[in-house]
Amino acid sequence: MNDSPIIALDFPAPEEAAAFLRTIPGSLSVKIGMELYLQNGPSVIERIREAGHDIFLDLKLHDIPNTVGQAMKGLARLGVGMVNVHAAGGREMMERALEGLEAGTPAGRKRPELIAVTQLTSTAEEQMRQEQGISGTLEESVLRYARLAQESGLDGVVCSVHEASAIRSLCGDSFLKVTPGIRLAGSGTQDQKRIATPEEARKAGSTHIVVGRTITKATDPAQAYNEVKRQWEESIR
Ligand SMILES: O=C(O)c1cc(=O)[nH]c(=O)n1[C@@H]1O[C@H](COP(=O)(O)O)[C@@H](O)[C@H]1O
Repeated sequence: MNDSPIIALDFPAPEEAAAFLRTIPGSLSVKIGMELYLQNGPSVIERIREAGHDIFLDLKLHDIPNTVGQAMKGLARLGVGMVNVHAAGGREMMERALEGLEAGTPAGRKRPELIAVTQLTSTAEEQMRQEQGISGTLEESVLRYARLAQESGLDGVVCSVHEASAIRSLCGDSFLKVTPGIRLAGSGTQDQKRIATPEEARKAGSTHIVVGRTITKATDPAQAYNEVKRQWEESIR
C-alpha cells in the first residue's frame, strides 16, 4: 500500500462508511476491520474497492497454523492491499499465513502485504505484565515479536509509534511499521494507551499511520484528514 494515512473505517454499516468517504475527495487508503467486515461480509470490500480506495483488511487472525493458512487463501482473493495476523500465534502460524496468501493470490495480481500485530496500542506495560504474564519491558516484547515476524517472512508489523524507531534499528527501513494510536494534539485518548501525533510517527520511522476516530468523529472530517496528512507528509524522518 502507498504511504498515505490509512483511515480506519470503524462503522457498523457500509452506507455509513460510504457516506463518510464522500466527505473526503480522492482515492484514499482505508482500513476495514472487524466492526465493518464481520457485520457485512466481503461485499463491503468490493463496494469500497470499486470506489477506488486501497484497503488494509484488519481481521487480526490468530488460530492454529492450518486454519490461518487456509483462511488466508480466501482473503487473498478479495483484492485488498494488506492483511494481518497476531504475532502471538507464533512462527509456524505466520509462515503458513504467508503460504496461504501466496497460494490464494490470483495470477497476475500482487500478493497482499502481510503484517503481524505485536502488542496492541491499547495495552500498557503494567497491564501486559499482569494479564499476559510477560516479564521485561513492553518494548522488549514488541521487538521479540517483530524479529519473529521478520524471520517468518512477513512484510512488517503493527506497533505503536513508541517502538517504531527501535524496530527500524532491529529490522531495517523497509520492514513495515504500521502505527495506529495516532492523535492530533489535544484530541482524546479513548481506549488507546500508546498514542502519538502524525509528526512523531514520521520522526520515529513509522512507514504507515492508521487513524480512526480523530478523523471519523471530527466535526469536519476532511479538515482533520488534511491536517493529519499535512503533518505526516511535511515532517522529516
Ligand atoms: O491492527 C490494527 O489496525 C490496530 C492494532 C493496534 O495495536 N491498535 C489499533 O488501534 N488498531 C486499529 O487501529 C484503529 C485505531 O482507531 P482509533 O483509535 O479510532 O484511531 C482501530 O481500527 C483499531 O482496530
